[in-house]
Amino acid sequence: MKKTTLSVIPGDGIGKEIVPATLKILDTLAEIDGGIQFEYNQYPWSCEYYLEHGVMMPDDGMTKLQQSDAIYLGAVGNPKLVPDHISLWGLLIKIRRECEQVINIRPAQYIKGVKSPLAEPNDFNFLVVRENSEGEYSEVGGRIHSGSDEIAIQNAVFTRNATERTMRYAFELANKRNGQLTSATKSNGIVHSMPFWDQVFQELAGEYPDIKTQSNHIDALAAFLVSKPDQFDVIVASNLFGDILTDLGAAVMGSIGIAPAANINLNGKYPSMFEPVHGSAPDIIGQGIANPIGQLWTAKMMLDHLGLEELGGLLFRAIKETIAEGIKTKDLGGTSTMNEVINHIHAKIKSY
Ligand SMILES: NC(=O)C1=CN([C@@H]2O[C@H](COP(=O)(O)OP(=O)(O)OC[C@H]3O[C@@H](n4cnc5c(N)ncnc54)[C@H](O)[C@@H]3O)[C@@H](O)[C@H]2O)C=CC1
Ligand SMILES: CC(=O)C(=O)O
Ligand SMILES: [K+]
Ligand SMILES: [Mn+2]
Repeated sequence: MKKTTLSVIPGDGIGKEIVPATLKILDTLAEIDGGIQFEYNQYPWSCEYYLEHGVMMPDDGMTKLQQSDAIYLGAVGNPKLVPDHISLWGLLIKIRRECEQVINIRPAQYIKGVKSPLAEPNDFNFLVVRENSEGEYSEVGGRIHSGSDEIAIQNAVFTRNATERTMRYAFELANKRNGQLTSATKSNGIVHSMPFWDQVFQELAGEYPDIKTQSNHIDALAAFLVSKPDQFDVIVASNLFGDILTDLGAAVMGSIGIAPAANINLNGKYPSMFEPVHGSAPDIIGQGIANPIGQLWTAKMMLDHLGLEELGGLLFRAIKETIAEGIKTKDLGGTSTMNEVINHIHAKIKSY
């Protein structure tokens, strides 16, 4: 029996409701496999933890995470208790950086039974490769003075290494998919980093002559993802642009509650982290109506990443069948509770 250790961090808000409730599905999948067993190390790191301890995670927390095979996270943030930049930089972004999860993969695709707000969504299926270690998410800068003299400076950081690494990953993915790659830029307004971004993209495009490439300014690209999402295959974007485009991708699918994300460590030194795109959804806490699909789809990505593609496939099949049968939460226009959706998916997997 192969033991796979998962660090489980429910985090805040609906993360606390969804994450623990989904573990039984992983257990059942492991039983079906017969050769593996998941061991969960659950950590209560959250904004409430911060209020009690003054930190989002303890000193030895990162070492514990780094010893696991993967990290399964819900969402971080409760702005009523802790300012968002403190809670996210103390946990979510800290883990992305210190576990060197340098790429963030976020798929968006048409799912039968999920009503897209688009009149004609067609059968879109695109995947955003988001730079996950630098860019606009940067600590370089500061604030000085006060009153009308007050100044805030925030520097974006674009290194050759990370830019090239992200783009190369995207080119390789495009190679395995439909051979089409779009770069999200804004070199008409941002005069240093984005022309650099475009230049690296051009250079790499020369190495991949079979990939059809295009650069779109982020404003136009945002509009295109609404007007013709089916025209896109792989999209490569900086940290912030990728963040924004993937909430948009989620909205175009039909709900932010279903979109998954995978924070990938490429050098094998540390585990990757799997979390839904959405946040802690403070407005629906405690109602039992949080959509668990984003969390379960990211679990599918985690299984694939761990080499358990067959189990990932079963889980995705159960997710899709459940939605198609109309077992959906309120955000998807349904009347089912979070637990009803999870239980239905669980029962389906047991029946396979
Ligand atoms: N990766 C992470 O951990 C992220 C954390 N956050 C944090 O989450 C908190 C709330 O941020 P918001 O900007 O409100 O974004 P959010 O994604 O939490 O919520 C946006 C809207 O989508 C809805 N929603 C989100 N997930 C849902 C689900 N699974 N089922 C049904 N409805 C869902 C919410 O009810 C809300 O109306 C903040 O503290 C923010 O910093 C935000 C985004 C990502
Ligand atoms: C914080 C956030 O929304 C993200 O990095 O996805
Ligand atoms: K999240
Ligand atoms: Mn986001």
